[in-house]
Amino acid sequence: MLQCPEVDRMSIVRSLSRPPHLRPPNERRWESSVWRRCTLLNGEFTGICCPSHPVIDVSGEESSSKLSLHEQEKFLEQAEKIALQEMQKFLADVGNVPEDMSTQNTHFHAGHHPSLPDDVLSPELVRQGLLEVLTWQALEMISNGTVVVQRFQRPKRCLVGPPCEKSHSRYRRFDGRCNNVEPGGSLWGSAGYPMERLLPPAYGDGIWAPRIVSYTGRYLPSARKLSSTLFADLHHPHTTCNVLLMQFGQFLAHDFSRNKAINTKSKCCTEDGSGRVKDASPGCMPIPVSSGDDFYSQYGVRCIHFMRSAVAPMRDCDSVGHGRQLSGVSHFIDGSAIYGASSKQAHELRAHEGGRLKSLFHRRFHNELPPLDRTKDACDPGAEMCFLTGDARSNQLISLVAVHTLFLREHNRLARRLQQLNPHWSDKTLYQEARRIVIAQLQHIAFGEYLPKVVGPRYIALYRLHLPTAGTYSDFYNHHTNPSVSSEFTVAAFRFGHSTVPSKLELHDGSVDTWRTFLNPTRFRERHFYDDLFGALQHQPMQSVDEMFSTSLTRFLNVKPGKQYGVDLAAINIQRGRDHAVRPYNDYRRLGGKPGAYSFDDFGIEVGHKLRSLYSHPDDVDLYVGGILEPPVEGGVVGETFAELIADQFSKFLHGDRYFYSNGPDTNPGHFTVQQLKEIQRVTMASLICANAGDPHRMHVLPDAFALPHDGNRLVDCTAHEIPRLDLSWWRD
Ligand code: HEM
Ligand SMILES: [Ca+2]
Repeated sequence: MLQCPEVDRMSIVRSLSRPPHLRPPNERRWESSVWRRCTLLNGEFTGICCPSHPVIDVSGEESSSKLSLHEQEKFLEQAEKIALQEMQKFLADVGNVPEDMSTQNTHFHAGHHPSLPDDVLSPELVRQGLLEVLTWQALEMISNGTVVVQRFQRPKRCLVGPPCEKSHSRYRRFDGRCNNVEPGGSLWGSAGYPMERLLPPAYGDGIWAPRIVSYTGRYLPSARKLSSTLFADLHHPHTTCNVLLMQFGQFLAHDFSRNKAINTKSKCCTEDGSGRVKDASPGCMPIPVSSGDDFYSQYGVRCIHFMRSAVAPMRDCDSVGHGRQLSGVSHFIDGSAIYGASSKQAHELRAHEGGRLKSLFHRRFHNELPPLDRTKDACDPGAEMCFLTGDARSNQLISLVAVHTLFLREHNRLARRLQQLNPHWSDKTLYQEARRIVIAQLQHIAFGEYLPKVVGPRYIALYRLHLPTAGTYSDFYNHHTNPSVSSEFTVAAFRFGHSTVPSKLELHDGSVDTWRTFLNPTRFRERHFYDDLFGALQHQPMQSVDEMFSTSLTRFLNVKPGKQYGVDLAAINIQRGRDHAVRPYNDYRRLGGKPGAYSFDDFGIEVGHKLRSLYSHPDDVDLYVGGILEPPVEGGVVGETFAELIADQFSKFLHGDRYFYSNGPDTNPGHFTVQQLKEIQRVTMASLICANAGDPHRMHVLPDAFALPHDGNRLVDCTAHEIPRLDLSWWRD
């Protein structure tokens, strides 16, 4: 059902929210007529056949406005005035009110205000998005719901995506625009483009108010209360996957998604954390902490900072009438974390010599590192060095810096080698060709090695996520597929990784509390640190996906100088889900064709007991909570609901990317020759690690680099025959 474009998914989910014996016969008849079961893959799976015509809700809730166009326009004018006043409050607390905040000036235009170097989204875009949701909210209020926002078109404001001049460019754009060149599709998946929704949001007011109330009318439990009651820090190592799998996951997450906060300067809680700031930014949605909290109470903390995600302006004539959060990076898996998500950012990262990226290169040590980031506050005040990459989050964790360094080294290694082969190539050609190969390798590893371990073989088969056999082109591209990430995927499903983070990193010379490595990659200047770290990451098991979370994340994330506590990431994930008004867990179970939990005991007796003490109804359970509690699917690390959401999203990455590395000349203007493709298809994570080791003679790898050592996966020398090497001679002109 997730992949049928024309289905009103919500009506089916609503119908399935009652047990079959409670559904009236007409509803059951309707259900079986639109929801015909189909058998897939030799009868192994049952799914639904996508109806060939749009399916409309049976409940007939649609109402159309009886007001004349003139009356609607008047309401809109009034609503805009109110929204502008409200907007001043948002902006006043950043001290950043634009001079001409008139309605004429509110259409989307980029780049007029200086933005942070890491930031590809202009503040203007964020303001415009906010102004629109505030206008809708005001419209709803003053018209008492008579002007139906969803149906209210304002053509003069509605801009389609820009036409694509160089639709057949050999290289993808940094921001992801013009991947799809069909009219209306040119912005799909680009930085600043809104996230999609698998199901309509459950906003309190239908527009942008967060989801905070239960089905029963009571308030939902606080996100911190849920985290502290349900998520303990117990050691539960995974039996087959290592910490490198966790780490690659975070790297990938940063490639396809970045929720942008409405504003990054305002504080939502007082300095000592004892309460909310009075007259805080209207974007604040701080997490309340109870006085009896098992950790924060000792510090008198009653409030955890939380800023809502920015919403996108309606730019594509797709008047949905509710807030849609935007992503600050390109949604495609396209190396944006390496190269940046705008041409300006990419320009700043380039050496402009030999096609290379800027780097710190100690020839004597063979220890090439990303360039230093000297921005104030880029790292922990105690850190002596901090790195600049294509993504502002790269210093978060020491092992994340390692993966960034790996891809930087690979780019520069390829550029140097290509220059030897083709001395006549310009800096630009060397850069773009090396970038094209790096992105291809990244996609090959993400789909070939990483994804199957996460979702398991069943979901790979069900969503047909197999890569083509060596030496053959794929034909994945479908210009109707929108590759953009969904809110459900970025705020819930792919955050499964937070449960896999270990409490301590077992480094070669001893273990360290994971949180002590946050925002402090200073040790990379030690000669062998990079090599040793890769060795360590492959040997340490990651943690299983379950209700165990390291306190590095649930207590000590972002510890400020002089404080003994940080914030709680698990609570932030739940709160982020409510900020996006992602629907509750049970709705996504039903969307996946599985029964929802009718009783808390369906989650297991022990957890069910805890859940009952927190939520008033099983239909209230947050998607993140329910998804994390599911047992893993066979051969994968996540439960079936997250597996479904992740497989669906990766299938959109696959089918919605014209430049997907294995696509042939029919669709892909940046395609490889068959021989070149064959080379890329031999690449593995292990081969990449070996090719970029500081000292390849000392370095050992596991051929299956994301798995723990076992009989079939023994440590080998980087020079061993199991470790393929990319033969670049196929790139000689
Ligand atoms: C120690 C390791 C990690 C730390 C400290 C960390 C920290 C964070 C933080 C602070 C956020 C922003 C939360 C918010 O304000 O909503 C975030 C978002 C996220 N994280 Fe992690 N994370 C880690 C590992 C991972 C891993 C292993 C994965 C996946 C396998 C992952 C996936 C994500 C995703 C998908 C998001 C949402 C990105 C966005 O759209 O903004 N993280 N993480
Ligand atoms: Ca990207």
